[in-house]
Amino acid sequence: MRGLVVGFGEKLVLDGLDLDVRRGEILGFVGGSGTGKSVLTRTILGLIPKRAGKIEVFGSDLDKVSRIEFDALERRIGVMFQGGALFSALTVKQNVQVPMREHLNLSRRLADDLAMLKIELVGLSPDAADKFPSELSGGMIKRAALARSLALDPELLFLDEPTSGLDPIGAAEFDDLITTLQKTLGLTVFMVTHDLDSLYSVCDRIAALADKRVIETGPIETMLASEHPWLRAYFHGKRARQLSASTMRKTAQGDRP
Ligand SMILES: Nc1ncnc2c1ncn2[C@@H]1O[C@H](COP(=O)(O)OP(=O)(O)OP(=O)(O)O)[C@@H](O)[C@H]1O
Repeated sequence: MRGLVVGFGEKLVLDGLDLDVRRGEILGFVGGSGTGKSVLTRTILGLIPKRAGKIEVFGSDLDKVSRIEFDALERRIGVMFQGGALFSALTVKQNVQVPMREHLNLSRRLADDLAMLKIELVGLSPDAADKFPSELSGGMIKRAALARSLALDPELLFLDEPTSGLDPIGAAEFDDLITTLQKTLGLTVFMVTHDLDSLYSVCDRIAALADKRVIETGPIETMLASEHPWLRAYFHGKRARQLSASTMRKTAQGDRP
């Protein structure tokens, strides 16, 4: 993204935003509430129009692709929206099959087999397949939403606050799942998160949004060393102190945080 400008009415949410997401990395995207993290994700996905700037996905300028080319790019991208956004009237299996129905012309049997593979991939038991979202725990909903985002074997995965609402153990398990999937499937992951644990344990790099643009990018050490007031408050505030101290110890001992 280069020089991205997005706004609603008189109000600009993003103004001159530059950001690179590198192939094969997990990029954590942080910023205060209401700063425009979801707006950026939705703009990249073509759901919100931009006023200026350029977005390239897989080397294609989104302003220059035809509708058919855009659809082909879209098939290479998986999205897990905040809260899962599962269809409540559909079972887990049917939810996972929604993108398949939209983009592929599969026999029912093949669609069933593929959906079951995705369901197992995210650590859900096969009997979750015929359950409705209302019958699932928060952690299971997240996994079902992740299974749906993987339905078309994407190369690039957008995760919007994947661990929000999970208890610390559930969140750590979900972090491990994302890391494992990223490695085994060779995914590039763009992850909006407020979760400091995820930033420390999962992300290769972090990008921080403030003042309508990306103010800092780099590994966790860059964030910890930044003098920007929001980053100082975020990474050195009360909640961050314990984590930060333990990471410093691990880094000093040569372990990856
Ligand atoms: N469709 C819309 N119409 C008008 N304003 C919008 C629209 N969508 C988002 N906004 C505004 O854009 C700003 C950024 O919203 P966004 O949801 O991207 O924040 P966020 O960084 O994802 O916040 P959070 O961390 O709380 O989820 C907010 O002020 C929001 O009110």
